[in-house]
Amino acid sequence: MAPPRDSTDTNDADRVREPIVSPYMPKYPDPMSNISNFKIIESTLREGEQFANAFFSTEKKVEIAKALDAIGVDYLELTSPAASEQSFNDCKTISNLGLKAKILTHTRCHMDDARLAIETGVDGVDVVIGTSSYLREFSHGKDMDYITTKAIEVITYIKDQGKEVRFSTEDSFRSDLVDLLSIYKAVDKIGVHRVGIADTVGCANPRQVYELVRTLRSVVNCDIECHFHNDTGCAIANAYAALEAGATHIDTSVLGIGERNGITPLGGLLARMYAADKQYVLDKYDLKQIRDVENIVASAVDVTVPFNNYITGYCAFTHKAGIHAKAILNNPSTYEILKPEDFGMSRYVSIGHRLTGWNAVKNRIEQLQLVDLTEDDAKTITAKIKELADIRPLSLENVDVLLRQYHSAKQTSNHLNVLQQYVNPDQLAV
Ligand SMILES: CC(=O)SCCNC(=O)CCNC(=O)[C@H](O)C(C)(C)COP(=O)(O)OP(=O)(O)OC[C@H]1O[C@@H](n2cnc3c(N)ncnc32)[C@H](O)[C@@H]1OP(=O)(O)O
Ligand SMILES: O=C(O)CCC(=O)C(=O)O
Ligand SMILES: [Zn+2]
Repeated sequence: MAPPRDSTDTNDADRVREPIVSPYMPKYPDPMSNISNFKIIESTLREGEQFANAFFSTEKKVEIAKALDAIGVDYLELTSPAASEQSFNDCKTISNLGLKAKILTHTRCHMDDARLAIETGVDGVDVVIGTSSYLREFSHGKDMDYITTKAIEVITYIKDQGKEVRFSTEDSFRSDLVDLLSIYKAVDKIGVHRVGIADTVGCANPRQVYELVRTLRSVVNCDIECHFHNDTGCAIANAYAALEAGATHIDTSVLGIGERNGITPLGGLLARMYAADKQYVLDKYDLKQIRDVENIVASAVDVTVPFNNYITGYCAFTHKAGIHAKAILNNPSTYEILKPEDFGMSRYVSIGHRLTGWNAVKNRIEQLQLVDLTEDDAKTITAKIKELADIRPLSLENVDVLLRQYHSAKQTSNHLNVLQQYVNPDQLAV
């Protein structure tokens, strides 16, 4: 989406160097935490296909898979091959692309599904089954003994085929803790590669996530994957809490698309992790590709990128109020935790409105190289901008007309009269 029209790009205005040591790292390092050592399981092509508007052709899936691979995500998770013939073939096609990311498919805890998954040639299988009383009663109707026996059978089979296998409990946060720990212990004992915790209904909060993952971390040796729905707005915070507690893998989708209002968004998670350990994120992921993949997915599912989206929302790097603008122009770190250039984005300072200040206007004067205008001139013009912007906001072009008119009138000492002529922003048309 285009940046706001009344803005000035100030990316070259960074005047103060960043401190070498990041102030955003946790103060006391926790050896169990994986904030600086996590993997992303990108599920746009599985969870994302469960988004209301999603229909991905094979070509679109390939395009999305390649774009995600270019970012450097560790895994791509694909829709179950049991879903349809095309889903089966798409698993095969994407497995054969030779991507750097490992390819997973996602299946029920069922031998028929496991056999189909192996036939597709994927690198691994994410197996899931509901363990809450809701799902045991109203979804599959199986008790914990049956689930445990079936899980062991399915995991053993997939492992015997030389594939990576993960076992996850659906609706983990509404499952009985003893049931959960017992089944995770049982599958860990037979060498499952990862266990998964899923907040299927988006009911968990970061503190609950931290406690469950920490407890699980002390019970199993294998990796721990976490999957968070966003129904109550905690999907990114929960992912972060999970990593702090010792989870190793986080599920994401582009723009967070998925069942209902979706899951942890890839861009939002990367923003959060960049704020926690910038170097790890910069070394591992190509953040400048985020915008491209979001645009591909947004157009494929017929939505626009939200105005306030992490990183790529059209105002994500726009600064407006005069107090902010002055400080940002002196040092962008004053009001930015993310550096726009690290994400291939630009910073804007918006000046054509009544919240503007003379420092921001002076900066525009410098950009336009109106060299003989003084600070007093900047203050006088700022007062005029505020007066006009009380009628309606001005575009950057409107402001520039005012600045240039004032500047040329100053050569003949007529500048104050020029300002008085303007009583309405419409007179500043280009
Ligand atoms: C929380 C999540 O997002 S989990 C992932 C969700 N993903 C999907 O559902 C993939 C797309 N799904 C589909 O294409 C279909 O639902 C299929 C092919 C998987 C199954 O289709 P159908 O056989 O027609 O069954 P239907 O969808 O009506 O019901 C689900 C069946 O799976 C069983 N089931 C549900 N969850 C599980 C599970 N985790 N493990 C084993 N069996 C399960 C149910 O008992 C039910 O079986 P039934 O034939 O005895 O009724
Ligand atoms: O397989 C998993 O861990 C998660 C499945 C899922 O999409 C969910 O429970 O919301
Ligand atoms: Zn889900």
